[in-house]
Amino acid sequence: MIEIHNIHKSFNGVKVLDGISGVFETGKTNLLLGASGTGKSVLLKCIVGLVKPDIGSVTFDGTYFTNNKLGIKQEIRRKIGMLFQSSALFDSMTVEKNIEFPLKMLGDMEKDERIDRVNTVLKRVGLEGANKKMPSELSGGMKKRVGIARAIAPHCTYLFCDEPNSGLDPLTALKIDELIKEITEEYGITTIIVTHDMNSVIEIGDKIFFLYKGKKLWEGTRDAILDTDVKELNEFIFSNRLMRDAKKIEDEEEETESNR
Ligand SMILES: Nc1ncnc2c1ncn2[C@@H]1O[C@H](COP(=O)(O)OP(=O)(O)OP(=O)(O)O)[C@@H](O)[C@H]1O
Repeated sequence: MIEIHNIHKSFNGVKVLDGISGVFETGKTNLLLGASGTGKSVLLKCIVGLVKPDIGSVTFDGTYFTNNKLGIKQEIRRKIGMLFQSSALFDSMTVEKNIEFPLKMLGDMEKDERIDRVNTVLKRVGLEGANKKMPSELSGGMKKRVGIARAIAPHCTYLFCDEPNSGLDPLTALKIDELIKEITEEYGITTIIVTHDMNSVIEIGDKIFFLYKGKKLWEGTRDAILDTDVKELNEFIFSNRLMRDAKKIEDEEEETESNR
């Protein structure tokens, strides 16, 4: 479980995060949702320690992270897996070397053990035997799968994904979403995903945190999101045709039920 408390962040006097608090539960896919420029990525960076909040704190499973001793921060960082928007694979390395890389950096596994782990995670993401392929030989969806494999290879406890669906066709995007959700539940990971994709909200949003102009305006489940009375959230979700249709179906079902 990750807890954030009263996070504020400004750049050059411009406020980007304005007092955000929340709890991200273990084994759940937690989404940071909002329009472009609302501060989702900055919040994610504050949580992982890439950006220092001006005010506020982050706690990982009860251990205080922000401003703690370097050793304690490093211990927590070892448990963090990151999946970047671009997949961020090393182009000059094979799939196997890409996934082995964080294991080598951590330095607590022998070569055989590392390759066993590479094979295990490759199998888990549906890319068994792709060890010797180069990133240039992979499709966008396969690159994301390798990115997921690399993130979870060191047995991560926390997984952070910055727009994991960007650049993918809808079906591949759905498969990547499902894979992240399955892995989150199977390994009991606390997962936080930055997104503005309403399909992800419907498919995998166990818990959604809606950001608007640097503030958290709403939090709740994907079932509750269709019934929100927060104006800004309504405008955001119902600008999407799929969501308008989903709401229509829900209303019709409720009406049929009440007429029985
Ligand atoms: N290092 C920085 N220096 C100055 N301003 C920054 C910095 N990082 C982010 N910002 C600003 O903070 C605001 C929020 O950016 P952020 O990337 O968090 O938005 P976002 O909600 O993730 O948007 P998107 O969905 O487009 O990625 C933007 O106005 C951005 O320009």
